[in-house]
Amino acid sequence: MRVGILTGGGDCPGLNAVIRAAVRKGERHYGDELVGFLDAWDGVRDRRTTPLSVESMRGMLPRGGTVLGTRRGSPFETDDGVEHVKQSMSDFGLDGLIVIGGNGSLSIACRLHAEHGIPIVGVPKTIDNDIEGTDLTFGFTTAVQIATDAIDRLHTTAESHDRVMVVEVMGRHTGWIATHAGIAGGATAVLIPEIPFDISELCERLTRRHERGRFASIVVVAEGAEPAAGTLEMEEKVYDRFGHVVLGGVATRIAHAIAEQTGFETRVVQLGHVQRGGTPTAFDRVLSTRFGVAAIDAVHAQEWGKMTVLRGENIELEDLTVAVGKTRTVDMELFDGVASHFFA
Ligand SMILES: Nc1ncnc2c1ncn2[C@@H]1O[C@H](COP(=O)(O)OP(=O)(O)OP(=O)(O)O)[C@@H](O)[C@H]1O
Ligand SMILES: O=P(O)(O)OC[C@H]1O[C@](O)(CO)[C@@H](O)[C@@H]1O
Ligand SMILES: [Mg+2]
Repeated sequence: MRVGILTGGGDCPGLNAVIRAAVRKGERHYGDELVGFLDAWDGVRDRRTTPLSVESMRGMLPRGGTVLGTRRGSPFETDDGVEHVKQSMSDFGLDGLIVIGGNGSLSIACRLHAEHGIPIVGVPKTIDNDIEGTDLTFGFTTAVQIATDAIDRLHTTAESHDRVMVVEVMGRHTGWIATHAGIAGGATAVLIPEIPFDISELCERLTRRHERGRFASIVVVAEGAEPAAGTLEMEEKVYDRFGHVVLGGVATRIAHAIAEQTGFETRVVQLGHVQRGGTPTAFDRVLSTRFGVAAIDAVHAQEWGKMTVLRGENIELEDLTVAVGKTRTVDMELFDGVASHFFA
């Protein structure tokens, strides 16, 4: 078969490992030819491709980012976008397309298949771990490890200066990274988008802890965390051209409020895209490799409109519809039942 692959949405450690695995099994086992579209749907529209082979993917297993490049945006944004996808697939003689992406990219894939009959298999990716249908997404454990390493380092400087450190981690809609890194790094408090926070209540907790003789605190905050209505004034939201809120900065607002309300010296660390860069953890490399193999198998089984998922120990296929328009929020058993026992 001739199979196209693209990566869409924000990049994520493990994307190259998925591509490598699909190419490896495709070429060596099935005798496929694989074609990579550059820069997601932009490359599909503009017919920008690169041939993918076992040879060209050599060394890509541990490499972060995506060799194909990635963009946001959708073929549904223009009247002729879907026609371009169909024509492009026909021009390159493709029998199927593997779309590796987040919730948005998988939603596009779902519509292209359901409404236009385009033969597509999806592979979920995101460091945020918020895609419905899969127990985990690759890239997540890498981001958690990076955030945990940062928190570990912040403990010693915070203790030396008796400071409160407010660490902002990624997590646009959900607090998976914040919760896991908070548990692993021994955070004093974790603020997540799923639970609007009350700054005064947080300050009281920090004050009680410091009165007990612990003079350093680490507050981990997911970038998408929001104050409970009427508790803390925030700056007006700004949106990018894809309709996403431009995040980054909630930690600064929180740190100012903590300093003001408690008098404790407070510092801010915004980890940002460091969490998305560099080499994937061994776990993410394995998950990516399993997803890549499962994706090319799904193409050969003509399981169109499906995506690869991890369920328990197993890799399975799930309808793309499961991921559309949904967000997998933090497991409250984990947050309330485990993480919160270690908060101040
Ligand atoms: N529910 C939806 N249905 C159809 N298209 C969507 C939907 N949500 C988003 N999109 C489109 O998908 C594009 C890609 O989505 P987005 O930028 O969120 O990346 P993603 O694949 O979800 O990765 P990330 O994890 O970085 O968010 C968006 O620019 C938007 O045009
Ligand atoms: O690459 P950009 O546009 O800065 O995207 C940042 C967003 O992408 C993610 O890394 C993945 O969805 C979010 O955690 C973050 O808010
Ligand atoms: Mg998205």
